[in-house]
Amino acid sequence: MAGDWQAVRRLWPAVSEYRGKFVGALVANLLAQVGTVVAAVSGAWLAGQAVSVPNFEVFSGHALLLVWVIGFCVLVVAGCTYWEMYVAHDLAYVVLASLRVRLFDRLRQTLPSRTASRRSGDLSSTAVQDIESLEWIYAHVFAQIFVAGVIVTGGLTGVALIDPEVLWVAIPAALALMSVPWWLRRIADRQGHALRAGSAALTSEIVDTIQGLPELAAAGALPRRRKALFAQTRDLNAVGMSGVRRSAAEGSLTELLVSGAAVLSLLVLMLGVRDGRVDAAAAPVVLALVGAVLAPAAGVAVTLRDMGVLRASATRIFALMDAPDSAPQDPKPQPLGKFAGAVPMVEFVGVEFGYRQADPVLTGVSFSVHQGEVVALVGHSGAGKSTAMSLLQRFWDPDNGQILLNGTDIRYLADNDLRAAVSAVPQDVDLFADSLAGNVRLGRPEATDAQVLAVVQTAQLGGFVTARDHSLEMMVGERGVTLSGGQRARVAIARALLVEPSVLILDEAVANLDTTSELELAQAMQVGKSGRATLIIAHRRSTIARADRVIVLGGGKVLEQGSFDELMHGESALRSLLNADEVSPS
Ligand SMILES: Nc1ncnc2c1ncn2[C@@H]1O[C@H](COP(=O)(O)OP(=O)(O)OP(=O)(O)O)[C@@H](O)[C@H]1O
Repeated sequence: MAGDWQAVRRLWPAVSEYRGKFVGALVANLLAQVGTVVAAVSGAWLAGQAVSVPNFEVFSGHALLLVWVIGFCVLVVAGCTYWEMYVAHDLAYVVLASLRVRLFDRLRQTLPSRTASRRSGDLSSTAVQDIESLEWIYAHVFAQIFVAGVIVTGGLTGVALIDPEVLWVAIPAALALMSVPWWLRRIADRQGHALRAGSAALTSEIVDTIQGLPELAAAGALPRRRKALFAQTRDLNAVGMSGVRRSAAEGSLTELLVSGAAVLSLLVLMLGVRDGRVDAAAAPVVLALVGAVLAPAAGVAVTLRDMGVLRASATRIFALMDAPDSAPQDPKPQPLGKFAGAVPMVEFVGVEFGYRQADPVLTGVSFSVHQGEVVALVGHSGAGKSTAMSLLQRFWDPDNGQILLNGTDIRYLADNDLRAAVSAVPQDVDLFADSLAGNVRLGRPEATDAQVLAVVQTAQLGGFVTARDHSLEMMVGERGVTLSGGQRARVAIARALLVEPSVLILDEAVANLDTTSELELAQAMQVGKSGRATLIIAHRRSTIARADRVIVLGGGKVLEQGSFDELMHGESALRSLLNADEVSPS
């Protein structure tokens, strides 16, 4: 749990980037607190004089001046309270925004993780709720602890000047108050972790349920899911209630300490007045100063009451920030030279890779693809075809071996150069709740409507887009729900073509198309084919047969490669694959 405090300490540098705002919040908070203390002490002095000086005149001389001071302080407190709220929240929101951007940058560099250890609901919970909850730390905790330190020290000095005996009560009370959250911190941390983890797990389940509603409804599994969600919510409530019990105990302990210290201070003061140690007129001032010490000390206890949850949030955020890069960037990337026919566009050299070290998927894959070639990558389900293509996009690096693009190891290329050169249509197409054109423009936002329309036509979506009630600006709905599976695949193909990639990967992109549409698409994609290398992960005989070359993966290696006709001649792995059910014999 020491790491929890470390995580909170690591939040501090984000504030120092906005020093001006932090100092503004600090000054406003300090002025509001000092104004309160000065008004209270002045009022107490006037009260002391009124009860102890015969014929005391409040509207003349020094007394009148103090009345004006109190009035001024009231205005300062009101103005500074507004100012402090405004600046502190302004600071908190800019810091949260920059933290969110940093987290997003880290996610981009660490995902997709090899083992996909955190669910997307859990990740969005960190990106939204965990970061949001830190608002309290940035807007209140840092400044309040600093100001409380100043006010408590000042108040104790004032008490020491009038009646040092009261310090025997005030100092232990202030220390005890500020340390209340420390006493129960282990319990608070345990509860904070359980609450944040439970809430993230519930978010994941809810996201899963909403995304899978049609499947759950069709399988009649909704009542079971509802019951499970209800049980999970009840468990989370129980964790929340244990936090409330601890928080309530801290609250009543704080009240007990404040009231006890006030009563004891009064007792010490009364004894002081009786013994002639303290002037009766100064007694209310001492009481006001004790109040000035106890109030901010109790404020710290209240502010830190939910630190268990905040520490858990900070720890969850830094766990993501500290995750190692899945494919670290070379600080001095090499330029990707112009593609020349002699050098293979893509070359796998003895590539080995496993999601877990003990369970290798690729055990030495070597092949090359030249400019203008269309290569079909085939193999039984789970042979590692998609994995090989993920490595080519550098989602991860091979454990051994190299992947070369135009003769350069992709590890030494700048991320942007690789993204511009290699474009993929994945197995599961992800469309965003945007227009059709917006989805197509994903990798090249500056593309003109004419360029978008051209690739949409190549992807065989032209007729659909120009039909009545349709246009490039039509919204496709969340995850493209308003489109058919085939249309979604074509949008993804258009998206990939728009960036004019040198290497195009189609991961079962045609699986959702009927044979005629697939043929039309293949013919349309002849345009520009000579300038690029195309890798198609294919299960369908017609797609495989159309490729210039077929590479068969199996047992983590390349089993065989050659033209379709060559491989179909005699006994071959391709032949047995095509005869098996895994490859559609259409
Ligand atoms: N993110 C992952 N984490 C752990 N294991 C994975 C992950 N992705 C794939 N695998 C495993 O790696 C192996 C290869 O998977 P891959 O998706 O590359 O196969 P494939 O040949 O493309 O299969 P298919 O034709 O069914 O799509 C499989 O055993 C799979 O379970």
